[in-house]
Amino acid sequence: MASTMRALSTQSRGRIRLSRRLQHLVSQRYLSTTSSRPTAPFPVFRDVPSLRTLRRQMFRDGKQVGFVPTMGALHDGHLSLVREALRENTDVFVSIYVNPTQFGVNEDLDKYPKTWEADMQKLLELKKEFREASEEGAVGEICGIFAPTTKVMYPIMPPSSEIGGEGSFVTITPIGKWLEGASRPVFFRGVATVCTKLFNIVQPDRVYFGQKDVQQSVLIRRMVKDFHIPTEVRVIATSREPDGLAMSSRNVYLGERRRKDVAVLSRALLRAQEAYNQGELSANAIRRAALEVFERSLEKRDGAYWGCQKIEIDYVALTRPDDMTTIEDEHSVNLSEGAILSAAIKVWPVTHPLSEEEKNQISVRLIDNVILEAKAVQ
Ligand SMILES: Nc1ncnc2c1ncn2[C@@H]1O[C@H](COP(=O)(O)OP(=O)(O)OP(=O)(O)O)[C@@H](O)[C@H]1O
Ligand SMILES: CC(C)(CO)[C@@H](O)C(=O)[O-]
Ligand code: BAL
Repeated sequence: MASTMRALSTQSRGRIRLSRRLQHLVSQRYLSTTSSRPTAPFPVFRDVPSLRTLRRQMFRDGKQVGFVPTMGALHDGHLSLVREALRENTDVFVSIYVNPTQFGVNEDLDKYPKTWEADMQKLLELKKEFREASEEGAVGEICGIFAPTTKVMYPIMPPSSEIGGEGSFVTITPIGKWLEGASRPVFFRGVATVCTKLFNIVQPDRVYFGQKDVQQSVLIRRMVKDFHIPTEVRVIATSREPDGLAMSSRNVYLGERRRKDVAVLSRALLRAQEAYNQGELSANAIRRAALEVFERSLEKRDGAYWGCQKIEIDYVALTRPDDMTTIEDEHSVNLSEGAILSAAIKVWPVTHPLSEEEKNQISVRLIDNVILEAKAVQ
């Protein structure tokens, strides 16, 4: 108490100024009520100045810095991004931060899986894998985990998830309004905003994103170009489960029975890709090839598809690869540019729950896509 009193504010030109010591105490208290300090086999950065100090030294030492932004709950898809970053850089930062502004008010922010210990274990194993490979000339090191608090990421205004919410936001339109953006109206505003902040803090030479979230990667490329952000955007192929389902942190919400039905999503996209590879160029026919897989695999009732639960198709969209504009059904894919076929489904809770887990299920939104590769035109 006495030391707190000694640290109390001093008057300066009629305004109250907190002494440095008190500012420190206040911020420690704020941090300790918002998060505990995680332990990890890597340096963990919870705020900006400590990371900046290291980054400045790296500039002086001529390091090549890669950066993998994530929301944690790491799986092999994330690890493939980190692996690629380790191959191409001397030092790699991974961020683990569940960014509130990209979740709509009724989305799963509070339920989003948090698996810090398991995440650290997976990164540690990857580090060992790399150390063993280093005899063959592999390069990188995981030099730090950036795991900021929300107060660090949003220092001035509390983060808003409201559509018209106030705050400092980055919006990338029109691309951020389509497809995922149509169903999740604040999603891309949140992603662009948090990635701008993260890129400003880490100042990476290269950033790594997954093909699974294809629209996100196209939007980030555009943002980097438009704002002259000095980094290279690398996009890494989608990692899949043995039955084809794209790995995703949210797959854990599915439970056993729903999990069996949802491989239909990748099957449908891969069937359409096969049709394209066999020479089909009509947009309508390519999309139909995917939709027919849903029709064949699942019973159709009430305008939606049902397995042990209702599956609603949000979109099956054929788009141009560079700007994700739609290739309308009456048009064809331009062979010299190729296309992206992407889809989103909403998987409802099972209709007749058989366990506690099934009684507590929430709807799960899954996305996936395939690339229809450009081909040399004679
Ligand atoms: N299966 C995957 N293959 C390759 N990259 C992936 C895969 N899944 C996610 N990523 C990439 O990892 C990065 C971090 O994604 P994120 O932490 O949101 O994981 P996620 O599995 O996509 O989670 P969610 O289920 O919330 O969508 C993003 O660039 C994302 O595209
Ligand atoms: C890029 C990202 C980490 C921003 O929060 C997130 O959208 C994600 O995990 O794909
Ligand atoms: N994988 C992108 C982050 C999200 O869906 O919220």
